Amino acid sequence: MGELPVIDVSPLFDGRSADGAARQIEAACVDSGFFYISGHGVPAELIARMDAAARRFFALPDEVKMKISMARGGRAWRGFFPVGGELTSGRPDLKEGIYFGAEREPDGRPLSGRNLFPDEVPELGAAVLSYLRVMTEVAQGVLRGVALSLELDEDYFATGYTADPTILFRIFHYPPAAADDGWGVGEHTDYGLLTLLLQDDNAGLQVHTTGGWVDAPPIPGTFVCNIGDMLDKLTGGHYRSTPHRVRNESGRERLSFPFFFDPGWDSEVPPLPSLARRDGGRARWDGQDLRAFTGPYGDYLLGKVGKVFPQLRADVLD
Ligand SMILES: O=C(O)CCC(=O)C(=O)O
Ligand SMILES: [Fe+2]
Repeated sequence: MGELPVIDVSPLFDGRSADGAARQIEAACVDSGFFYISGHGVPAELIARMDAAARRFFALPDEVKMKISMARGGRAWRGFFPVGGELTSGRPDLKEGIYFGAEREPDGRPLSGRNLFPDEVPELGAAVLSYLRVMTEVAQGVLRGVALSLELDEDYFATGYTADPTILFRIFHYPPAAADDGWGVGEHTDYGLLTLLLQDDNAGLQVHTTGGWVDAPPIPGTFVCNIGDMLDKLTGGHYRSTPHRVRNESGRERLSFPFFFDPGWDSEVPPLPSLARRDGGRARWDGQDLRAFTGPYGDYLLGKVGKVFPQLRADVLD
């Protein structure tokens, strides 16, 4: 009770029968929408390299970090924000961080463009770009499992919603916090399809399952995987996009690395007709009715991001 499952996803990558993994993914997605993945094949060396570079960056003085501030990223929404700069649930979060995304020429749409990498830590940019490539493969593999779990063709996502995915990647640095200090990340659900979260050795993530709040501490060699609002919407609520939050009470600094793998910017994500009758009609935690949103994913994402960065929204979008 209260434990999130660990699912070995290696059959989704090595051609063995993936039925068992798909069934475990289904059970986890119906239950809490959260599980750990092992057998993902991400090199430990790459993780160590990115972790070390990120630590070097966050140890720099604020005025140096602000050289790549999000204000400089403009419409691409890239770069550094200081502690208190993001308001996940309406209040300033107790964390600082860097926003990255797919490295591409700006195409005129919000959130597209080039990353801002710090000159002072040149190895960070190289590690992040490698990590984005590797995690794209991991995410497509997990989505093969999700597709199989829904009795869809295993390439359902790769040839559709994630043929040209929206990719966001963040590195967060949480200073140590006391119990009455407020949240590192306020309660929220993720917006897209899939989040793959790498955590350092420090706990802090909590997930609101039907049994109440449970901890999702780091397990060596795994990622925490959770589904976002678009998978909830696609499945008519059969799969759950579940609220979670972070408070770093470890007494140490905590780093986390969430990778968000989302539908293409222009994709609309209507519910699958095959699941229409399975909707339990459950109300969402925040009262939002996902079915009421019928526009493209990009509009949904901008509505969410604009709320957590009100100033940036005012500068960039309005
Ligand atoms: O830092 C974490 O452990 C989780 C962060 C998170 O939930 C998010 O960025 O959406
Ligand atoms: Fe999240």
